[in-house]
Amino acid sequence: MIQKYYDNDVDPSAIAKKTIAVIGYGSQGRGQALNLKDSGLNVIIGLRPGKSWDLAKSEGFQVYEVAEAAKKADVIQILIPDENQAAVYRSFIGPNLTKGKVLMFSHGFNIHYGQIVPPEDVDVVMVAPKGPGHMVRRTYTEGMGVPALIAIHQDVSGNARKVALAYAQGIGATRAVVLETNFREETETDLFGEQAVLCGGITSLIRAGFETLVEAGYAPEMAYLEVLHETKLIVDLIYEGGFTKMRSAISNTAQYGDLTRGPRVIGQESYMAMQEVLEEIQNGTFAKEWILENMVNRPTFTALTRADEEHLIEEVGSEIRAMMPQFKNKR
Ligand SMILES: NC(=O)C1=CN([C@@H]2O[C@H](COP(=O)(O)OP(=O)(O)OC[C@H]3O[C@@H](n4cnc5c(N)ncnc54)[C@H](OP(=O)(O)O)[C@@H]3O)[C@@H](O)[C@H]2O)C=CC1
Ligand SMILES: CC[C@](O)(C(C)=O)C(=O)O
Ligand SMILES: [Mg+2]
Ligand SMILES: [Mg+2]
Repeated sequence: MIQKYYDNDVDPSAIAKKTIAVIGYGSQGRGQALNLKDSGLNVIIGLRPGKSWDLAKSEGFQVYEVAEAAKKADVIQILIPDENQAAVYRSFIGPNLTKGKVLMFSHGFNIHYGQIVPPEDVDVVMVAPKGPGHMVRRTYTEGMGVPALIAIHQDVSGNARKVALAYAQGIGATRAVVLETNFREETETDLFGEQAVLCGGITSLIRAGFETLVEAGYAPEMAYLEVLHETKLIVDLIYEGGFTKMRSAISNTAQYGDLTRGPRVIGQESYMAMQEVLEEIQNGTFAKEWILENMVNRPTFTALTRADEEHLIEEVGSEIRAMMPQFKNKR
């Protein structure tokens, strides 16, 4: 049975008097740092001069160059993009990662694929929220939290789990639930989820549905409302109460179509593609491809991103959202 933790399982003294350096002030960095600060913890930010630096300062943090922040900190949480972590670690963090410190991640990519190899005399842990950074912040301000995973890669002090749990409490995760896993399992499931389902799977499904309707002569606005806008409303029901709750809210006609036609769309071929995607994650092919892609300044990433940004669904989407008052502050 997977180990689960809530507020009552936490010993807050594990980090109460420590200095936590959050390296990066982007999606996770900002969300986690603000929550930790509001939880009364001592947080500093490590960055390079630029936009994030100015934002973190304007939001009340002491901001330092990465090396200086790592030097001052007891706990160093690396929240810059995965593809930048190894170089920043080598130049600025590693040299300041002295005995007894805690190195922390929110994703296991660099440890699992051997891009960062920490010294043996530090604790290495993960606290990985299962949700985007802005939701980490938003749910915390609403009195709840996003669930998170913890994992222990090195426990020299014997306190690594306590530190990870106290940090998870600081970002609000123990208000939801914290589950314990290991670096391999987090890395491989997270990559699989974002590639095959949450990001890659869902955008491909929506794009294919949109293109099918538009190519058949239906208005792009109709196609957008049907396959993109309504996706959120249906997924919200699945999120709240599983397939059963969603199916109780849709018509019987929709339910019959869902049960009989859905498996034709996501059929044997899709299962096989998912298995392939998973194998490429497990055997390091994806990690290697992504590391090399960054070494040549991301030509594939740039071209594919541009193609999707220029897709008709994006143009129609902004027009339709502009028609609806609830999207006014979201653009
Ligand atoms: N995005 C998410 O919601 C989730 C992310 N994660 C994990 O969290 C980690 C952070 O991801 P995410 O929040 O998306 O990252 P972001 O892309 O949002 O990080 C951007 C931040 O990193 C800073 N940064 C980038 N490069 C450098 C550098 N060389 N030196 C100093 N600062 C730098 C940027 O500063 P500047 O303005 O100067 O560029 C900016 O503040 C990753 O390991 C990711 O896998 C885990 C769960 C969810
Ligand atoms: C789903 C994408 C994610 O894994 C996340 C927000 O959890 C990420 O890497 O950003
Ligand atoms: Mg994730
Ligand atoms: Mg991820």
